[in-house]
Amino acid sequence: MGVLPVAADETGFTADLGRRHSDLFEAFYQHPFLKGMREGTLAKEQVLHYVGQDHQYLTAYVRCYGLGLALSPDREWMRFFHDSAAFILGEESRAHEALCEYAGVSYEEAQVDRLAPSAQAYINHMTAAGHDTLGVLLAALLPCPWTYLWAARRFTEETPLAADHPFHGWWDFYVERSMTEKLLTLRSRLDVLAAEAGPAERERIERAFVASCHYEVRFWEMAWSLEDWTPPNGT
Ligand SMILES: Cc1ncc(C[n+]2csc(CCO)c2C)c(N)n1
Repeated sequence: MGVLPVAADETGFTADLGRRHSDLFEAFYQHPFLKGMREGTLAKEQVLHYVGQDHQYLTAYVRCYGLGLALSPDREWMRFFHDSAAFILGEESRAHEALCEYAGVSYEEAQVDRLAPSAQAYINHMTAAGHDTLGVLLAALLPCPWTYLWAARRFTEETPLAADHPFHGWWDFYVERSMTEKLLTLRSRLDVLAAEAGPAERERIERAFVASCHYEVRFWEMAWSLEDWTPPNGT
């Protein structure tokens, strides 16, 4: 993958989506929080804010695979949601370990019980998609792996990671080959569903995808700015 999230020869619905909304992928990549992950310059409280919120996000993300199970038309789809949920439940928090180490806290200590506004909004959006069609749900779930895997590959190809990079473990997690295969599976499943959908559903599919891309950028902003529920006037 180069700077665009889609290779020049890729065709299909999700390839078109990636091309049409590559500006959002770029906004994701250029966000100061991710820049801080690249340069290893984040404040520990920003990293901790991210980990606490992201743990909650992952819980909700797995729950949305449960909604996918409920929407599944057959066992083959059920197996996909079941296996993906098991993987995320078991593995994804590995990526957080490097961050906790950097901040000098245990994973347990990094937990929070209150969602920040942008994390809550992203979760609500995915959950609502899980009460629409399978295609709309997959479209809401897709930017999550796509943005991270694309950004991790782009960064590690541009700049080989120094052995002592503080976020080595985090970047490594997202460049693993098996992660790319999972992303391609998700995309090809959505390609098939979108090809079968009528124009109204296809429109909702694209909107769900775009909203999740925006929420991915806002998630960085939430962590970067230590967003919480304090009213803007500080009262
Ligand atoms: C806000 C947010 N967005 C994306 C990811 C990354 N991620 C979470 S689940 C998953 C799917 C496959 O494991 C991936 C790539 C994250 N951690 N937090």
